[in-house]
Amino acid sequence: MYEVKIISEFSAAHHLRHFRGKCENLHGHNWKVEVVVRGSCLDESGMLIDFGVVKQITREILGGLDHRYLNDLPAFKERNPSSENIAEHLFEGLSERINNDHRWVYCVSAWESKDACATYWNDRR
Ligand SMILES: Nc1nc2c(c(=O)[nH]1)N=C([C@H](O)[C@H](O)COP(=O)(O)OP(=O)(O)OP(=O)(O)O)CN2
Ligand SMILES: [Zn+2]
Repeated sequence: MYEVKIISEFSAAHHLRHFRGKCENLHGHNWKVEVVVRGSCLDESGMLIDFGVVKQITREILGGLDHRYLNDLPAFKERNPSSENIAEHLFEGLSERINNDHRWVYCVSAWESKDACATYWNDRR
């Protein structure tokens, strides 16, 4: 098996509903996002997938979150913009564009600060 990982970033504002504490108030984070792709076959250039392709797709999806108020976005109208839900949202968008018969998005982690991170994956594959 092979694994490719890229790291990207975005900045946004949010508040957490149904949460007692400082995070129920409007505030912002500089999220760091890790995307892990796995697979068992390499292409003719010896790559599972070009880092640049994963970075570009990730940047395009993060463009929809960057410098936005996350609670206003359709993706977070019904579910809180927690790091868990952000990771799941990114996982779904990335999987649509990256997965094929030979490779798949294995997990996505959203680091809200240097010491707090949430990861989403599923075992459906
Ligand atoms: N499991 C999760 N817990 C929390 C989330 C989350 O997305 N998933 N989010 C928050 C808030 O967004 C909050 O802004 C960050 O909380 P926290 O790390 O506790 O606060 P600080 O960055 O100020 O860290 P300190 O260690 O307290 O200084 C909360 N929890
Ligand atoms: Zn927060």
